[in-house]
Amino acid sequence: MANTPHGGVLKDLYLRDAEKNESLRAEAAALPSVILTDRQLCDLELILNGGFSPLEGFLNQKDYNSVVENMRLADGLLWTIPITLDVSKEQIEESKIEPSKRIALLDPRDYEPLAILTVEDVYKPDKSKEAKLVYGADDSAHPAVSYLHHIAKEFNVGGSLEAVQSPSHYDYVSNRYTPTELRAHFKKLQWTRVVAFQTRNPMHRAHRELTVRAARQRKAHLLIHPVVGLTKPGDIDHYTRVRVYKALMPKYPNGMAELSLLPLAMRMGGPREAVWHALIRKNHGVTHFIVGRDHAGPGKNSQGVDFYGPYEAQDLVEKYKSEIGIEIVPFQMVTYSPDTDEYIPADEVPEGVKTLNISGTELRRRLKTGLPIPEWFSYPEVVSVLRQSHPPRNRQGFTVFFTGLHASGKNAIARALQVSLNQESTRSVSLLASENTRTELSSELGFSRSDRDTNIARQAFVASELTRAGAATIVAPIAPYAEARDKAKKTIEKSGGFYLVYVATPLEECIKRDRDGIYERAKRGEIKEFTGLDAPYEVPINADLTIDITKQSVSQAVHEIILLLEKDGYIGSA
Ligand SMILES: Nc1ncnc2c1ncn2[C@@H]1O[C@H](COP(=O)(O)OS(=O)(=O)O)[C@@H](OP(=O)(O)O)[C@H]1O
Repeated sequence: MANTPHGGVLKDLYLRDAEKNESLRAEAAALPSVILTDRQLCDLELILNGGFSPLEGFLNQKDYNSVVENMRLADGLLWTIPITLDVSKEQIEESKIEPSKRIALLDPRDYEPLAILTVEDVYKPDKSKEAKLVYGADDSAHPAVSYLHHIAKEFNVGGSLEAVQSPSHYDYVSNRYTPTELRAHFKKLQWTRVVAFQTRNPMHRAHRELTVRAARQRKAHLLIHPVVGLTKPGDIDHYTRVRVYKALMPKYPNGMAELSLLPLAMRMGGPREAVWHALIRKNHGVTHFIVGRDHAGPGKNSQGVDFYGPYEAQDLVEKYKSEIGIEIVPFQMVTYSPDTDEYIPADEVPEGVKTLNISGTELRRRLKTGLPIPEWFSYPEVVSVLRQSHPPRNRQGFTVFFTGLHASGKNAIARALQVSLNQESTRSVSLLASENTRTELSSELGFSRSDRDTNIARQAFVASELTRAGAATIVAPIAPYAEARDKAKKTIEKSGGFYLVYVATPLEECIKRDRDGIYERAKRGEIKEFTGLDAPYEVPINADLTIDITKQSVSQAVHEIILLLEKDGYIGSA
């Protein structure tokens, strides 16, 4: 028998409201609406499907205060994290949000109505108090506190929900189970004791070992229940992680473990979050839950000290275990013993026995540089998934961004660089030359500062997309303004390498080299706002390389760029 839901009844609002679905849909289409944020969307999905039972809506003020102050809903039931629908003053006015009004809640991706909220109250939360009591400190180094102060709007709307439809998913659909579906699945498999493992990271051999140990000790089956909603900023994306989990699943004995994805928006709330995670798992029918050292920890505060002690989460869960109603299995750290080729609990390692480990930082270094990742640490199938998503530098994309006056020689160097890079077989090479960008991308733009800024921003956008896809991208605009170049750098750097190459040919030399006589025409006033004449060129102070074509040949310039790329590992084998 699957575990009893928190509060006794699984609040699957889809099932509850199925009969009136047609009328709810029709009503939702005519109601004022609120477009959900990504976090609210995750929260809504788990309210509607019963993952957050006993909640049937977003917290009203009474429940909110009670959860913040006492970790309980107003009726006394344990609930540790406030689930709120935050809105701005403008949204309140625009949608006329007030008690007893009905509001349609829309999916931010396609504006489909997902639920109807019957408003109970609108209140202004004390965000600093919430930060201190729920997350332990009013310190914006905590991601949930930063969210509260910088992203969450000023007011909360409390009220109950009626389900219109579930948010659509297009990724890993067959691995997503609602609590009702998971309970039915356990029934089909005849699983009665199930240990759930929560994770927001890739899983390796040690995780397989510790989960199997937990199952063995409790004579239970295993549910790998990773979070695919919102996790800690900087985490490995969920697409890669799910591919990792899928590669890992065949490593469990047949029939021992199942994978289900949880669309949860984590808060990184440590102890309170651990209790919340346990309640969510209970709602999914699970009987046992693994709680780790520093469970859902946000890392260090602004003073460089950990927000929570390593065992605070386990202690809080332990304190409320009878109310939580799920058996907590403390996460047993395991470590590899090379002499016996096995994983053993870290606290049971006999004195003098050598153990090995690879830290997260070391793993990232090995992925970045292409260094081997040993089989004792992870399965080749898992490593291959990680390598696909984290190719070494010599397979990552980069952009070489030239800047310089007209006829400075940048176009010739850019073309020669393109040819030189084409010799490498590892990447496709794209050149965005002015003659193409000015006709294809920016044909309606002139040469005012704002038009030039737009032109550079568009090229940066295209370069960034190409770089993300792994291409070697060369752009060669004049790009006379430092601010636009800096913005381009920021845009492109998110996707891969960025090199600013300043072709510093003096104006007189450019005029001499200008075969088409464009400078002459500009001097005669036939072309206005010409860079170097009656429009400025701001000399870069942050170029990665400066080239003076009066002193270097094109081929020497290209070689210098190649040397720079090689030094950073973008060219040549690692
Ligand atoms: N007013 C004015 N100022 C500068 N350049 C002008 C102007 N009008 C036309 N051209 C021709 O357009 C080419 C420069 O376009 P860019 O897209 O590189 O300019 S910018 O980066 O947006 O400033 C540049 O050619 P290349 O230097 O050969 O690319 C110029 O010949």
